[in-house]
Amino acid sequence: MLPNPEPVFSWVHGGEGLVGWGEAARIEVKGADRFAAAERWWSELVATAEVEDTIGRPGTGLVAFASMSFADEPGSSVLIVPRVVVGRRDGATWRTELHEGDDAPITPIVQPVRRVRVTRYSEGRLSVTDYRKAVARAVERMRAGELAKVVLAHDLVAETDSPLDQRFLLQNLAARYPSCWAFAVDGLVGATPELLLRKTGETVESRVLAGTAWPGSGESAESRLDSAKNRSEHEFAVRSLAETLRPYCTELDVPQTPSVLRLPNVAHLASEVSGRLDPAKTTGPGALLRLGHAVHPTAAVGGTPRTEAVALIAELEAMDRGRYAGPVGWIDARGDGELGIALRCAELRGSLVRLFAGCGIVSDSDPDAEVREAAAKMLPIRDALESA
Ligand SMILES: C=C(O[C@H]1C=CC=C(C(=O)O)[C@@H]1O)C(=O)O
Repeated sequence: MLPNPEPVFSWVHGGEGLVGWGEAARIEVKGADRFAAAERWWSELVATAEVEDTIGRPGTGLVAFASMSFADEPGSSVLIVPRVVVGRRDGATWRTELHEGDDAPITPIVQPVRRVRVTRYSEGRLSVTDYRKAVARAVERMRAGELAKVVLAHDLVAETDSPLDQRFLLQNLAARYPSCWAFAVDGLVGATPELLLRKTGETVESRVLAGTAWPGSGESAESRLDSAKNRSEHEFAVRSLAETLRPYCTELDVPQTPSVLRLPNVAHLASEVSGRLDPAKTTGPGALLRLGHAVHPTAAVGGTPRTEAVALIAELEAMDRGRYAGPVGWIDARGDGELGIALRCAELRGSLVRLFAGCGIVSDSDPDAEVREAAAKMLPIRDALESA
């Protein structure tokens, strides 16, 4: 019998990806060592499993879904191997089942999606007023020369009239945001536009986002994004990814100028980075976790310099981000997989939904504008919640 009849894991982009049910194995890890601990666990599990995989593509065979905390402390990260995974990629569809001993095959019980209604919204651990103050303080600290960029976030709590069925959120997010990755891992659900890393054999790709425009003024998204502030926010993010990924690559292609990614709620400056990995440094089932550890957090969610920015986030936000802004996605036994950055998402606990959004702050940021930008970034989850 499945512990949960619902598809509890998801990583879907434009109708392709992976969906999983049930839990065959899980590990929770904490602290600065969390990526290495997850990598050890996954490598041992892969070494002891007997796998029959007649397709042999990324995502076939043994797969784990991963959701890592943003910060070293506090926060818990999780890796879960579902009992059933259904995948679709490049026109091929497959199903993977896990059995322990003489387990009977699993038949997922598909139940209708339960609709919910939001009964109220309330402030999270960092209210909008305090978020505005935190942004103003960060601007002062940057003008004093302490650091160049920091990404500050705040939260919002929604209550629903009955426990939330995560498929309710997922189906809405996947339908409205097909160019994002609709994910669900252990109660963290969202549709992120940002791909931290995709590893396919020796190829690595990343979509770096930073710099945002949202509807409001009459100007085009392109002209609003073409400001010194947005360009510098973006450059810090791209540089942080490139500098930490390059030591693992034999080639790395970083575009000179960003493109514009348009979403229904916002538009972003986007850089599609790609490279070839050095096989000597990226072998084994845990390779993607190793790369994730190296590049996280980029300055799209942390800041520049990284250590100072992470410390300032802890000081000024004074809330636990949990797994928001951490790497989220899946890995397979070959070490391939995809990790996004958990953005435009919410943490679900029964009838409580905790939404998050953050903005890159540089020395010329305007606190009022950042408050509006964070509100625009919460719209995907709010719209999905209110779509009953
Ligand atoms: C931190 C978030 O977005 C990041 C990704 C894209 C654009 C961003 C920005 O322009 O501030 C942020 O760096 C979030 O959505 O919570």
